Amino acid sequence: MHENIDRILFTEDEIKQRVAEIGAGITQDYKDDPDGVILISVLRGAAIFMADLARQIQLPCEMDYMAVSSYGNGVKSSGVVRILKDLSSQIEGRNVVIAEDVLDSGLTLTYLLKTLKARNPKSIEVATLLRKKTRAQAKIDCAYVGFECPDEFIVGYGLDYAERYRNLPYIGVLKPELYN
Ligand SMILES: O=P(O)(O)OC[C@H]1O[C@H](OP(=O)(O)OP(=O)(O)O)[C@H](O)[C@@H]1O
Ligand SMILES: Nc1nc2[nH]cnc2c(=O)[nH]1
Ligand SMILES: [Mg+2]
Repeated sequence: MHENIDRILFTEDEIKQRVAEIGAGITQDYKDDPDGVILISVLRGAAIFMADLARQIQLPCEMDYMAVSSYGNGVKSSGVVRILKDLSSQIEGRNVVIAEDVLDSGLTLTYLLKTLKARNPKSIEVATLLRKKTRAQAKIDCAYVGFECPDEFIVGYGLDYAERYRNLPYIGVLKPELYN
């Protein structure tokens, strides 16, 4: 375990297993639709989750990326979501599945769903690896949820603190003395 990690919440094996189950669920849900799906990853955090998830989906499957950021280098949302990079594809008439790493305040997904629904996709669903148990979370319907997680700042498997720890293969909590 990395020296700055206080404890592991989800191991590499547990994540792998759960991602396979979500992929199987998506495969099942869209198997009768010849259009397949377009996975949209919310950069940067969700890139690792989407890369693993895509390989567990047995359907015609495209991948595109959108970059938004509200956390900057801190542990709190700034409250303002900014688009840093828009999609390359048109999503009108497509089955969109947004792959997110974590649903926390819900601000990012509220903004994304509103923005992407306005482009008239055939359908739009959310697959989030983690849903945090917070008191103040925007109401977001997630068709696929990997794990419920405690209301702590977590890192690993795509999730950063000041851009570090995204490459950890597990998800854990940083030692509290590292936050400033
Ligand atoms: O539900 P919310 O409170 O909006 O938080 C969730 C978002 O916060 C993180 O992104 P961040 O803004 O840190 O950008 P990053 O993915 O580049 O780290 C995370 O990857 C989610 O996209
Ligand atoms: N790294 C990280 N980013 C987040 N964005 C929203 N919540 C979190 C979190 O707990 N960890
Ligand atoms: Mg971040």
